[in-house]
Amino acid sequence: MIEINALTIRYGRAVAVDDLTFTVKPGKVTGFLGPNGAGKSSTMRAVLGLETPHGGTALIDGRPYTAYPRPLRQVGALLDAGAVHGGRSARAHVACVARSNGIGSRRVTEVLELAGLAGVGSKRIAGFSLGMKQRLGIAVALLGDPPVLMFDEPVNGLDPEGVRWIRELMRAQAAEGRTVLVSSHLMGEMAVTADHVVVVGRGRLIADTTMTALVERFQRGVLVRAAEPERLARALRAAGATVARENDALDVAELDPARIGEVALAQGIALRELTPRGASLEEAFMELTEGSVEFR
Ligand SMILES: Nc1ncnc2c1ncn2[C@@H]1O[C@H](COP(=O)(O)OP(=O)(O)OP(=O)(O)O)[C@@H](O)[C@H]1O
Repeated sequence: MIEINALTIRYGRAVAVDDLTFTVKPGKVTGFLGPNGAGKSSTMRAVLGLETPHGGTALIDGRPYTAYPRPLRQVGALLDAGAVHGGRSARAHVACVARSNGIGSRRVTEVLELAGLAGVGSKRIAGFSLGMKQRLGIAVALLGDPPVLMFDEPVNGLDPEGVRWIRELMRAQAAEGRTVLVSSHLMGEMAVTADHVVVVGRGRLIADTTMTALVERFQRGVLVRAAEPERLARALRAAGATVARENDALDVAELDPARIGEVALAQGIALRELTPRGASLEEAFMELTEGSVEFR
């Protein structure tokens, strides 16, 4: 479990994280969403003891990162995939991190395989694509078999196959009972990956909710096309719906698609279309974080 409590981080006079409080629970993937500069990386760095907060705490299973003698066994993180020594081979890089955490070479082979890098273990990192560096960063994160995992924008630079691979890996890790926190500024990607979302803007908490609830919150009514729109509109209103005419279609609110279908059936009116309308997830995200985008 990761517990962020009243966390505040400043750079000079700029406030990057502002009295932020949320908990990341085990057994699910939690998406950490926010526009550029919202404070996601700063928060994750604080969890890893790389930032000294000006206020509040960031704890892993009740203790700060620095209190763990073998931190890699407690939390695995991918922050900046580019920050690796290019002259080394992939295997040498992972082995070096393993040694400093008392982890044996068998596990090095295992994580290289897990990350799909077994075939390029002896190749120099300098020749790696961004996607391969992401995989390497993930291999290191998994090294200590930690109960807590954190990934900062892990899909950046990945091709669709790589994106799917990371998504499945995160879901599998969560299904094993681990705590998984993954940051992104792409709502669409989170919708298919995360069970829970924490949304931040300008360092402040905007939403802390299940993905399902977030999607429902932005549900917009149902588009209905029918053989006799006027008669159907009357029947739907009588059943409690709010109905607006939209050219040859109806925009129906406050009645779910199943009920609309039943009303139409009871009236003997053929339905031609019944489409639940959501704001697109990206629209929902823009709406949520409006006013908290840094560079507008
Ligand atoms: N080392 C630093 N020195 C000065 N300001 C910084 C530093 N690191 C971050 N900031 C500022 O703090 C704020 C939060 O940055 P942070 O990188 O945590 O946001 P983020 O949500 O991760 O953004 P992104 O999606 O762009 O990575 C931004 O305004 C950023 O410019």
